[in-house]
Amino acid sequence: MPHKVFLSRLKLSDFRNYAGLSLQLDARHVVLTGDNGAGKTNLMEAVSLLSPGRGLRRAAYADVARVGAETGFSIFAELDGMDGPVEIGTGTAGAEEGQARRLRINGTTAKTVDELLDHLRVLWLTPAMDGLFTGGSSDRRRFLDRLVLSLDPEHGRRASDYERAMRSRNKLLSEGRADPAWLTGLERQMAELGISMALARQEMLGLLAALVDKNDAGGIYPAADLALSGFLDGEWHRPAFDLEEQYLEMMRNGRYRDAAAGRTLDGPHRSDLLIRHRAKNMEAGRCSTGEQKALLVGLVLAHARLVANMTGHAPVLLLDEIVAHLDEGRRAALFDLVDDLGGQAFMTGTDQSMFSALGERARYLTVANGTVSG
Ligand SMILES: Nc1ncnc2c1ncn2[C@@H]1O[C@H](COP(=O)(O)OP(=O)(O)OP(=O)(O)O)[C@@H](O)[C@H]1O
Repeated sequence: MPHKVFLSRLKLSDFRNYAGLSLQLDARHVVLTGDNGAGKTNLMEAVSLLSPGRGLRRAAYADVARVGAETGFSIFAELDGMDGPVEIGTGTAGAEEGQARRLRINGTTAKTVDELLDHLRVLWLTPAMDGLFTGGSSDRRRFLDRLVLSLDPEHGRRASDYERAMRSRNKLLSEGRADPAWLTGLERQMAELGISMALARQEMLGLLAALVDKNDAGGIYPAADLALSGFLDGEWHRPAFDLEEQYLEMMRNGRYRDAAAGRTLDGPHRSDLLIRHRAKNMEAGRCSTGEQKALLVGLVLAHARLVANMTGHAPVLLLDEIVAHLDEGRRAALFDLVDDLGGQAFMTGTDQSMFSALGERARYLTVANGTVSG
């Protein structure tokens, strides 16, 4: 079983509806119950901000600073991390918009967010992620990129370099007087980066799909067929050189059309992820709400398992309001699968009785109006 990474203490200051909180946790799972608006999701959001990105609500830092606070917010956690005991923290100096995020690891300033990944990986599942099935392709690409990023931090650099090259190409085309050599140079960069982004997505998706199938073996969470569509559809077997030539030709042929559209219409930034419920042979978007929740839980648990297998450390899981949507059998199965992962999980709900099958494996905390007791 992988070494257990867990938060032993969480300290918040002027974060959302918490003026100040110092919470002693322990090695076990943490169940947070309380009324609507009490601050359960806020607490999970704080934990999610201890990883790269904008956390589980993708909020601006100015919004997470407590209303009325004079200064910025801070989040600190003591943890038994992937590399041993450590204190990590984040926050902003001021509460106004445009504040840069600060990162501290053992009292010193961290240079990049990726350093957080040496200590802790956090994965979450929130009601907003229903958009994976019902929303647009950007929700699915975000899911896919978070999957790749959680195991390959280089993916973020590739994606931002690709974006930069694409924006320059769009600008040149819109100005209508592009130097062809310059344009070809940018397209070559896009081809190289775009193909490696697409290959990384394809590889991680394959690994995830194998684990989704394993979840299904217990008959608890449905098997799903996962496939990338759009960009380089069905061309994966071709040698890299051929793919690059094909990409360059696609860009050349698309110049006129892209200039008229004002943007690049082909590429990995337009890929989509197809998710099908295998037993029903049905697109996930057409499944019932309960079936979609079960599919989503299956995907996230498989992602957590993949992180545990590849890093040797289970991620900290944040499961927000998930339990209420599952029937009793699936709830119990979820608790067992989460426990088997060997990591720490935070779970929320309005009613503690929903968690009875967890028994002694969890610590139960009550959240009310920005305070936590229990
Ligand atoms: N920046 C902020 N400053 C102060 N309070 C805030 C801030 N942002 C959100 N809140 C408050 O936090 C509360 C919401 O907390 P949270 O989303 O954690 O609730 P919850 O316990 O998860 O509830 P639910 O069960 O409804 O999802 C609301 O009362 C909201 O007004």
